[in-house]
Amino acid sequence: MIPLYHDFSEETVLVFGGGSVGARKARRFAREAQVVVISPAFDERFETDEELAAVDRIRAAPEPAEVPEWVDRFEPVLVVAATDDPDLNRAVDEAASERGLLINRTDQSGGRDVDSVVVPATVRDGPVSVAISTGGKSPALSRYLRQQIEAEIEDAGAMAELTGELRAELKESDLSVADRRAAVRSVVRSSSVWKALHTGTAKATKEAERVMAAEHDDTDGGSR
Ligand SMILES: C[C@@]1(CC(=O)O)c2cc3[nH]c(cc4nc(cc5[nH]c(cc(n2)[C@H]1CCC(=O)O)[C@@](C)(CC(=O)O)[C@@H]5CCC(=O)O)C(CC(=O)O)=C4CCC(=O)O)c(CCC(=O)O)c3CC(=O)O
Ligand SMILES: NC(=O)C1=CN([C@@H]2O[C@H](COP(=O)(O)OP(=O)(O)OC[C@H]3O[C@@H](n4cnc5c(N)ncnc54)[C@H](O)[C@@H]3O)[C@@H](O)[C@H]2O)C=CC1
Repeated sequence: MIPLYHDFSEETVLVFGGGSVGARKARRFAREAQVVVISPAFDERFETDEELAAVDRIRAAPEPAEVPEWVDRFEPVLVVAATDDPDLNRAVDEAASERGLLINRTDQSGGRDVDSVVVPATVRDGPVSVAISTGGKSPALSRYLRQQIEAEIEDAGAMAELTGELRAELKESDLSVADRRAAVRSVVRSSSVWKALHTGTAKATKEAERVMAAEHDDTDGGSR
């Protein structure tokens, strides 16, 4: 399985099953997509979790044969099969495959068809995200590693914002591609910039400028 990042904004994600797993997947996609959950009963999280407030809930218990018409009604790009009924989950999988839609089977592991996707454990800090999968072998390990990595990428979001701005400025400058690359690399590797980010962006920008100038002096007329 190959990890890819997918933009779901303004798309619809259709979830079958409103239990604890359906709630978790709905919450994940609701950050970006329009999410619709079809289920005869809903986990209490749909009432209490703010991130689930915008999710549409439809109280229904479709039979497997009725799944295609529900899918056609909402025109989703991704369908999640999260019920506790294997026959229903299989029907959801089939309906999605027939239509060339992405399918997330929550009751199965491992690589399958190209349309079949797994939801990774994700760590986020601003525009930075780290996704972890064990190829379906051990979701509990994905969760554990996510908790470990959360502490590791502290301030990475601010570093991405800072170096994103610097890249844009450097592109406007008359520096060579090699010099621009060396400048940005020197900033992301600088422990003093990371330290300054922890206390505030203005200080970090100044420190980044100092580090880049020092790097440029080092390489000016040099071998790179
Ligand atoms: C294949 C996959 C398909 C998919 O759902 O996309 C899948 C499948 C299954 N999960 C099962 C069980 C558990 N899942 C979790 C937790 C998470 N599961 C997630 C993803 C995935 N789960 C995909 C693979 C990801 C990978 O490659 O690693 C995470 C990472 C993302 C998310 O769901 O948001 C989220 C952690 C999020 C976080 O904390 O950050 C826990 C842990 C817990 O609850 O504490 C348990 C119990 C412990 C255990 O079994 O490990 C079962 C057996 C059900 C049963 O026994 O009935 C199946 C079905 C099967 O294995 O056949
Ligand atoms: N991928 C993952 O991370 C995990 C997957 N699982 C698997 O996910 C499935 C669901 O687990 P839970 O959410 O814990 O179960 P649950 O019992 O809490 O939820 C199942 C939901 O499906 C609904 N449902 C039943 N028939 C339906 C139908 N015909 N149409 C629509 N909805 C229907 C039920 O009302 C209930 O809300 C199980 O098959 C389990 O094996 C379990 C744990 C983690």
